[in-house]
Amino acid sequence: MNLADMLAPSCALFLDFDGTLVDLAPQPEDVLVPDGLVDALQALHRALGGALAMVSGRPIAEMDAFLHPLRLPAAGVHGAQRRGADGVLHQAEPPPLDEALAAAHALAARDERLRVELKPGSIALHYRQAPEREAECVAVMQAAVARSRGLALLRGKMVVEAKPGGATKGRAIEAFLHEPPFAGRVPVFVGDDVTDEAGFSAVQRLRGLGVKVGEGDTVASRRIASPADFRAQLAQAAAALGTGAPA
Ligand SMILES: O=P(O)(O)OC[C@H]1O[C@H](O[C@H]2O[C@H](CO)[C@@H](O)[C@H](O)[C@H]2O)[C@H](O)[C@@H](O)[C@@H]1O
Repeated sequence: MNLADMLAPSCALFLDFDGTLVDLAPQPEDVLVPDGLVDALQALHRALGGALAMVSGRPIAEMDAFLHPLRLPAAGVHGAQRRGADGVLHQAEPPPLDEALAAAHALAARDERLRVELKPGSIALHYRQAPEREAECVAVMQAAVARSRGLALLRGKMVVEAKPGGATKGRAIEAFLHEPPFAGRVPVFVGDDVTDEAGFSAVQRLRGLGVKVGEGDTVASRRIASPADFRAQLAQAAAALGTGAPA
């Protein structure tokens, strides 16, 4: 079954960014947005009556920059920030990040291949260029989170993050579903990482579909092989929903 078969005009579509819409890259700023992707997203956004939102670990401002000139409803930093269809930004007061920031910087100071990413309300420590340091990175961030109030540890693809404990992609999707134009629609969430599992669980609890891109264990009930396959299906779905014709 491909995306066009999973989507009806009455669905709400929630999309992860890295590893789902775009291929993973060596550094966060290196990802490429292929030609045609923004147009396909814009067409789908229109065909779904505006019920299409990005749900990412990235800050919303970064997604806006990658998808310019498109500004979709979006949840960023794993749900710590959220911009509804009305354009209003919701961002909870971030917990203290000083312990996690100091711990990540102390480790990165000893190995220039490690990368500290400071986001609104969270600290990510990337080890994609030094994969043998994974255990050390996780242990250091875990200890910093344990010393901090209100933070939780989140592991992703070659990254470990200290983020607000109450923020999850699942909760962000549920918040969208309480607002127009998402309310009352069947939710479909497409993601690729363990950080997306809370989103898959949330949509499937609400009788929607979780769609996992790529390999790996998942609670999602559907799977698409790769970001390239997903982008191709996205363009087909946009065309099919736009015309009302089967794909
Ligand atoms: O929730 P997502 O949209 O999938 O965002 C997850 C994280 O994406 C970025 O890091 C990941 O992608 C980078 C570029 O491909 C890659 O270099 C890195 O190893 C990956 O972990 C982003 O930098 C993070 O802030 C996001 O949380």
